[in-house]
Amino acid sequence: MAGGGVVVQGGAKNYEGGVTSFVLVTCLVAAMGGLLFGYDLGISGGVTSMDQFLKDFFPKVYRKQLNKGHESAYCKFDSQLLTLFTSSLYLAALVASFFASVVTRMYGRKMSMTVGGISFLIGAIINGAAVNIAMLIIGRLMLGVGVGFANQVVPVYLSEMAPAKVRGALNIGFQMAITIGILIANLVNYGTAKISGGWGWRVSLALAAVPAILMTVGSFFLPDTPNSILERGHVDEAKKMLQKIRGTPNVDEEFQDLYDASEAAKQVHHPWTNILRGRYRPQLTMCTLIPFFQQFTGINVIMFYAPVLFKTIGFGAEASLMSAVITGVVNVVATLVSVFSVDKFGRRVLFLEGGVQMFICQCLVGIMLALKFGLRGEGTLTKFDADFVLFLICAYVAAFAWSWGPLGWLVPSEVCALEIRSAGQAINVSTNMIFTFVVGQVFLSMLCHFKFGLFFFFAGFVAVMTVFVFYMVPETRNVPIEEMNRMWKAHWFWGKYIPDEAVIGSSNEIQPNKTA
Ligand SMILES: OC[C@H]1O[C@](O)(CO)[C@@H](O)[C@@H]1O
Repeated sequence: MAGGGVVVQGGAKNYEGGVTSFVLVTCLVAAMGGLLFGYDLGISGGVTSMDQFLKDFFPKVYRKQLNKGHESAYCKFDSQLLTLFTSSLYLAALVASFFASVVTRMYGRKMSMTVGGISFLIGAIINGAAVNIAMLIIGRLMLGVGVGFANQVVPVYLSEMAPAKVRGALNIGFQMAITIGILIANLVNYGTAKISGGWGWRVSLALAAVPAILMTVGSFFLPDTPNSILERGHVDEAKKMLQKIRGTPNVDEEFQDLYDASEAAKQVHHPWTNILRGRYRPQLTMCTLIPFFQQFTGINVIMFYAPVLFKTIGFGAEASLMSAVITGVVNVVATLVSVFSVDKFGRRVLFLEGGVQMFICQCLVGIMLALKFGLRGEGTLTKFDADFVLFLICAYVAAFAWSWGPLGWLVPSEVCALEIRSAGQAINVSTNMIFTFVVGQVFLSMLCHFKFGLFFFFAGFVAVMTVFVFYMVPETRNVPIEEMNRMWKAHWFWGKYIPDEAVIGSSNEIQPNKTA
């Protein structure tokens, strides 16, 4: 039986209180963290395709790129140093996310946002002023620290603030902000490439300071989440915050569940060893495999290297940057589709449809490149061919953007109970970063060696992950965080890992004023 389809309906509680404007505003500010990340993801591809930037920092690549006659199209940009500029950020983010998890737990969600914003700001300044490769890389590392903090804290913040019924949509605010950040970066590159004098790349890199300031300033005004306040032992304050964000004094039932979960969490002194215990095997698996798969959709091949890729297949410099803008727009619009459908149709439908669509598009791009460039990487695309490739890439980006993009953050963050949430999120972010780094670092040389086969390589992964979702990922739509264990318990495979007493309802009732 395809047990992945288990949906827990009866278990979902309808807590009182709706989406208050207070929740919306706080979530909007918090989602700015995603802007930081997105701007960085989107900016490096355009910058590394700008002639002056290559001349200044990577003269060898620049010469190779001009040397049309001797080089296979697939290998024009193959340089480990060039990819290190892009990917070093994700290595720093990886290391930072572990520190961020401690800060998030001990000092609250707000503090992590402030730290992230400030280091991001420093990185943007160093990058904009760079005069050598060392400065470029150091700047990228600082940006990485910012991204590590932001990615650790923002999804958790959003899940904790949102009422269960709109948690999906609000959490996707994070991915939405990432895609808007990418699009802004694409537009900025398109504009700065035209600046005469060749210093446009500086503007591109320095403008990252804008989202950094937004997030830093925003974080001073944000309240902490009730869960985080409780986690640090302030019961009354936590309840007041819950009443405030739900817009009703009647929050006893929800608060009791939060309280129970928080008490249970306090018994756990080592969230890291905890998440390794058998009963958290489903969560550990989701927090590792989902981000791994998200990156092995190959999405960042497009996000990092779209301009380079389009140049490789014969687009002109301006057309390449324009094409990146087009994929950026598709990315934002398709993420919106997810916002409006994730709580209506659920996560699994999006995952599965997205997977099939990505698979088809990747295979067709691989076939097109095989036919037009063959193994030797020589050939050209007609206008029609080029338009068709661009169309396929847009359809692929759209599929990613309503499935693995947002769900890659949403599902791992919503399946973890409080006692493992920081650890689970840290694993999610770091796995995402490791593989963002890996794909970022090896793509240009993979393209050089695998040639058109690269697209089949990623298509293979997409097939595997779609099957994985079908069998192993249960539907989490409408399941309050505190009720997740009930859902795992009902799953054909994961059920055996969940002890009976882990299912809430059988928990001890600690508070004297409990009403439910
Ligand atoms: O929108 C695309 C972007 O989304 C992410 O997968 C994060 O969820 C990034 O790695 C990618 O660049």
